[in-house]
Amino acid sequence: MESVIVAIDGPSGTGKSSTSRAVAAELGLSYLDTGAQYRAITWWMLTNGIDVDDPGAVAAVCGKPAIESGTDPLAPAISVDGADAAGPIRTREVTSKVSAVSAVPEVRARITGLQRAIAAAAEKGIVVEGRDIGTTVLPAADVKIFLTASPEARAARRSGELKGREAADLASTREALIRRDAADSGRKTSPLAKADDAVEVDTTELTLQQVIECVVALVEEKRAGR
Ligand SMILES: Nc1ncnc2c1ncn2[C@@H]1O[C@H](COP(=O)(O)OP(=O)(O)O)[C@@H](O)[C@H]1O
Ligand SMILES: Nc1ccn([C@H]2C[C@H](O)[C@@H](COP(=O)(O)OP(=O)(O)O)O2)c(=O)n1
Repeated sequence: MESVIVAIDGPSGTGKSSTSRAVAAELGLSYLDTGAQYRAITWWMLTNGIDVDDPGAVAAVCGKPAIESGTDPLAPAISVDGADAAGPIRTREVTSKVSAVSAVPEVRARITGLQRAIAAAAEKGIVVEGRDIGTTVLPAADVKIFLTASPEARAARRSGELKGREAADLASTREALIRRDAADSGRKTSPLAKADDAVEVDTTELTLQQVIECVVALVEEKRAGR
């Protein structure tokens, strides 16, 4: 079977990661979490004392860290300079700084290059999730999906995840999420946006299983039609 490239974009908490992993596993495709790459470079900046609110300082060093992403949907992995970074990239500190770092054009150019190389190397195809995959990274993707959900649903999903780790109440989770969406949608270089030819799926009232089935059906429809 020919390889297939699936781009899944959307704001935080819409189900991109869970959907992308399940679809890739079901269809035997590779998987790439591009948000994890932006989180990894942000974590490296923070641990190396770089002022992440200074775009010039971020741009000057953004070529330094070696960022490697695993592409097995059953065992997502990310390392920075050879060290496992899966845990530290999910802290609230990284989450609060990742939009500033990912808005820097030099950072985006570097990470976009890594993403395109990973997609090109995926023999059977790949599901790539992020914010600008359908618009900028892989504009020729075979299937493009843009996931949405109400801020209330997204905040409830996120604070459900944080419980016990970094407990956050629903209102502050919702505020932080809306702030990050605004920053990601408002930046100059490849903002969070739906590609004109992407299929928009509102997941507010759907179960994760329903979203997975919807995306698998769209990929199979595309494969059958060519
Ligand atoms: N349709 C859905 N209904 C309910 N919960 C969902 C749905 N999709 C995802 N979730 C849950 O919401 C949380 C965030 O999902 P995730 O896939 O990480 O979103 P994103 O990658 O878009 O930020 C996870 O705990 C996931 O299990
Ligand atoms: N393709 C991408 C993916 C993520 N980003 C940036 C913007 C996002 O706020 C952060 C973190 O993305 P991530 O997908 O990990 O965020 P959530 O899991 O949805 O909370 O990275 C980006 O600029 N471009």
